[in-house]
Amino acid sequence: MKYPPDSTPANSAAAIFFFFFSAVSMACSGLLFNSFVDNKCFRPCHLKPAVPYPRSLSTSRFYLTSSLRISMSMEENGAPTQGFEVSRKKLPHVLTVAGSDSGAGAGIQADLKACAARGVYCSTVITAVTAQNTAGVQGVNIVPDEFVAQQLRSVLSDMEVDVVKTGMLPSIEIVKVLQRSLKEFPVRAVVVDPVMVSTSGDVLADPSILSSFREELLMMADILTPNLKEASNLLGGMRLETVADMRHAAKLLHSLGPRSVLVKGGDLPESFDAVDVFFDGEEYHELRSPRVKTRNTHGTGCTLASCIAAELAKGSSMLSAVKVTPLWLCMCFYSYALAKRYVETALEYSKDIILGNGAQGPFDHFLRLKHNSGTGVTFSGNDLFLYAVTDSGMNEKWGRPMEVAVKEAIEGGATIIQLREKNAETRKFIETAKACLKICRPYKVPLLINDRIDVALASDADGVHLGQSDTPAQVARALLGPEKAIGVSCKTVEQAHQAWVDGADYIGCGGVYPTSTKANNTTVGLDGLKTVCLASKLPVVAIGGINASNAIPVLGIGAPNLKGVAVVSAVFDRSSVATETRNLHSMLTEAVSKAN
Ligand SMILES: Nc1ncnc2c1ncn2[C@@H]1O[C@H](COP(=O)(O)OP(=O)(O)OP(=O)(O)O)[C@@H](O)[C@H]1O
Ligand SMILES: Cc1ncc(CO)c(N)n1
Ligand SMILES: [Mg+2]
Repeated sequence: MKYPPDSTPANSAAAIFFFFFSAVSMACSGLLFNSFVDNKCFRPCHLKPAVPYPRSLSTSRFYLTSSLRISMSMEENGAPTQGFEVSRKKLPHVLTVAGSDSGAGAGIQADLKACAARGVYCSTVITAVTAQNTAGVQGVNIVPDEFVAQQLRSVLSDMEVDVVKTGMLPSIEIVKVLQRSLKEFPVRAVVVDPVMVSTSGDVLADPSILSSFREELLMMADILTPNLKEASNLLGGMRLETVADMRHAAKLLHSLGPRSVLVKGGDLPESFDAVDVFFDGEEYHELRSPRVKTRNTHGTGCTLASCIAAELAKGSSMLSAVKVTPLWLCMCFYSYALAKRYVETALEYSKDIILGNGAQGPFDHFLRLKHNSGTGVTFSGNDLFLYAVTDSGMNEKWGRPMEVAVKEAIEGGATIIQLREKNAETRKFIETAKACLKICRPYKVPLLINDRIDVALASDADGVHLGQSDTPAQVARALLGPEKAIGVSCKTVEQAHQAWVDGADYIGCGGVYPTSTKANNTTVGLDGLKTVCLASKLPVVAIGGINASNAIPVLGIGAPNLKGVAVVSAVFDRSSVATETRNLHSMLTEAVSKAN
């Protein structure tokens, strides 16, 4: 086994590129998909910035702004989108040429979901329509080859495809049509999944197609991804029962023309692990993952191939530059490694889903969108009411562990906690965050991490708070996904607007009063706070030098989206955190009820 492969600088560069890109794109995954679903929510969000923000609206707004941002920067026909100043950025694009699965676990439907889940645009040329469910394939209707040709022309002549992925190609004519189309409209990479037999054992391409696959299809492939039965069929019925057999098959298949071969071992009998063999013409790589015990494996092959295509599409700007071995093959391998990890995670996440009565069910491609909804606390603007920002220096001074300080603050009435650790070592910071989360969760009080997205991700905290010189909120959103809360410190109307555009959930505005907690922090005063609040479409928390003696005028500025005050020393630089927080909480509550 050789994973990861030798770490040459080129390999490492490709690895870093792919892992970073896929982290960002995973998080973007639902944007396009969900923006259509949630469309109706957008208008109210824009028009009523001052009402409390139900999470569903703020999430929808995130989808809208993000997908608009993406589509505003899409290049189509070279024409800018109506009336907008756009930066010209191309969306990675996979075209799948495959069959439809009415049960939507495999085929075109799996390809669309896999690409969306990986943050890549997917267009579709349909070669056949199957009547299919969890029990098997009940019928196949092949699309006439001229019409497949027409679909190919429509997409390839217009939409700048990066990578073509093929699935079910049920006739020799369709293979020929594809070959001609790719000659006329070359793409950067071709992923060939030589679909012939479904895992249920149903035939999806007549055996008479084999010669056409061997002679025409295989040489188009940058990566060929047969399962065991398909590899065996392509090699004249060769027995494939062990990993050694798979290695042998990969080598023989490589000699038929594809630039790399991945023999998938999902159906390998008696294997504890799910093991695949990748061969690049010189070296073998075996990737093993624990075999997930589930009936829901329908469509793993289509999904894997689409994910590989999606990862290659993301790196497409590099492709023409690196289409020489070994870096090119390295990109294929890393794309596959990411794809395998995704399939494994999706299978694990979906293992208990029950859909259909047959032997093989579909799995859920959008696990990431739901992943955190069970455990985390969902942020709402009202959580900003009494926002406690920790300070380990003050804890040290009073001899208090962080967990104790946080618990006392919550018991006193703090409605949200921000862990602010400017000097902690990363590992210690993560440990502290995890310990504090254990305290916050039972109270359903969100815990945010100051500055550090990595710490928020590692600890599964409820979000981050970012300053103007930290990671941009737009990047943080892409990395953290739609469920986590993001706050941004803003002093100006422009910054507040940008935070909204970038997909933040709230802004922190200040310093309202001079403060000793933050060096060189300019004071915006109550007037500055009011200006920013009135311009902000997001809920606002006021911060900076606020304590029991000056908090009431802050809430009284007359901005309905000012949701609360943030405090540091007013509660943590005191002998009893609980008592100070409780006093502040009752003062604020009283002031608000008087104002209403
Ligand atoms: N139970 C499982 N647990 C983990 N990984 C699996 C499992 N089953 C398949 N895989 C992985 O999924 C990928 C697809 O392999 P598989 O051999 O199932 O393809 P396939 O037969 O073409 O799929 P399908 O026909 O269902 O679309 C491979 O990387 C394989 O290792
Ligand atoms: C349409 C279609 N393509 C591919 C497969 C392979 O899983 C399937 N079952 N159905
Ligand atoms: Mg299979």
